[in-house]
Amino acid sequence: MNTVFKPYSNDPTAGQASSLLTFDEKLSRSLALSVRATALVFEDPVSRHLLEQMERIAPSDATVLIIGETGTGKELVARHIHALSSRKNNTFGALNCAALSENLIESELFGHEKGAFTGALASKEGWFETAHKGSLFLDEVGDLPLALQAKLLRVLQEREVVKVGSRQPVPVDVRIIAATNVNLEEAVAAQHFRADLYYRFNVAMIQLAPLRERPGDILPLTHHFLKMYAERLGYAEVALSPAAMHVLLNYDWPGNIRELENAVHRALLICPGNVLRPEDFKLSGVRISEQANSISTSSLETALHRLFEQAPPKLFEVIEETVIRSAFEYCEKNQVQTARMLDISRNVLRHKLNHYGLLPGKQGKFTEKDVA
Ligand SMILES: Nc1ncnc2c1ncn2[C@@H]1O[C@H](COP(=O)(O)OP(=O)(O)OP(=O)(O)O)[C@@H](O)[C@H]1O
Repeated sequence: MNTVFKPYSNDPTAGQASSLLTFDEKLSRSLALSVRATALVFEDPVSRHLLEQMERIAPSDATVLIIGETGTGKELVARHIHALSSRKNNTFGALNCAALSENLIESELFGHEKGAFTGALASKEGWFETAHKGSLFLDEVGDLPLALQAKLLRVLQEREVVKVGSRQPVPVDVRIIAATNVNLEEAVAAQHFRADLYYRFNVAMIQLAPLRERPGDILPLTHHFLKMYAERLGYAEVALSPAAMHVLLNYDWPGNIRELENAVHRALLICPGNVLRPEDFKLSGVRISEQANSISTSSLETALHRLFEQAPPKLFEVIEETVIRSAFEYCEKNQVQTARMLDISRNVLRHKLNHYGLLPGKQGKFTEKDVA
């Protein structure tokens, strides 16, 4: 990420499906929302819970701390909180603290007066002033130098900034949404991060689970990115083969949603036909032979995949649903036993149960097509 101030880009794209969160078209246009803010996938129960948490936190002005591995959607969540808040018509600024040079960081954040230092040819607003009445997303706050942490703490307490080269404080009204992928408590213990600033940030905390811990999002996200990139590339509809689904569901996704997005984009670029196969996805540490092995043993699901790979998707679905429903009922809805019986992982089973509306408490059923 760079240090450029990033207001919403002018790329409105409205997701239509029911399980995508969307903003109405008028609002999207007036905010010039980017695709990242207009279509979010929250299918897995873990993500649905997160969504509820965001909706509760968003309307207040409370400072938010978002914690999550790289690529889990921290910036997207920050944008969503802003879009749900009363500040939504004002600026959302995003700044990566790790990418700022220590010399420039103070003037970038707080602004500077003309002549404050060599090269300061004109006075300039800092990020805080630009985001006045809006929200400021500070990514990688764990990387802020200690001296800057003290200055930032003062701004949060006093609600005013002093430009470099000036003595005149300027009042600012900015909601801070901070994010980190390092453990800030450990950073505090190691004296790399000020405890008082940590407590200031940590008024409302949102923890984003890695993608491997919310497997119910994997296929809906895949379809979401498939649709998005196919449209951008001007392709007709592209489908996912059952074997590719199997590989995607069984991969660990160390780079989380960003890795999945890039994998789908790349697969679309190299795929020769209109069905993505396992070999179109280049997943780190997974060789195609391993992918093939993973679907070549005696599992019932594998047999179905092989038999019906060429069959119309509807026929495959009907048979698969029947098998899964019967096994689930036979095992008295015990997921561990059902997964064992079908020789599939629990993640895959949970996804299938969700897909066919068989998870306890799930109303009706949805299909991946609903989210694509
Ligand atoms: N729930 C979601 N629905 C749809 N797209 C998502 C979702 N979450 C993340 N993405 C997409 O995944 C990509 C990575 O998200 P984002 O940049 O917000 O992650 P991050 O945690 O801020 O990453 P980093 O730690 O590297 O800065 C983006 O393109 C974003 O639009």
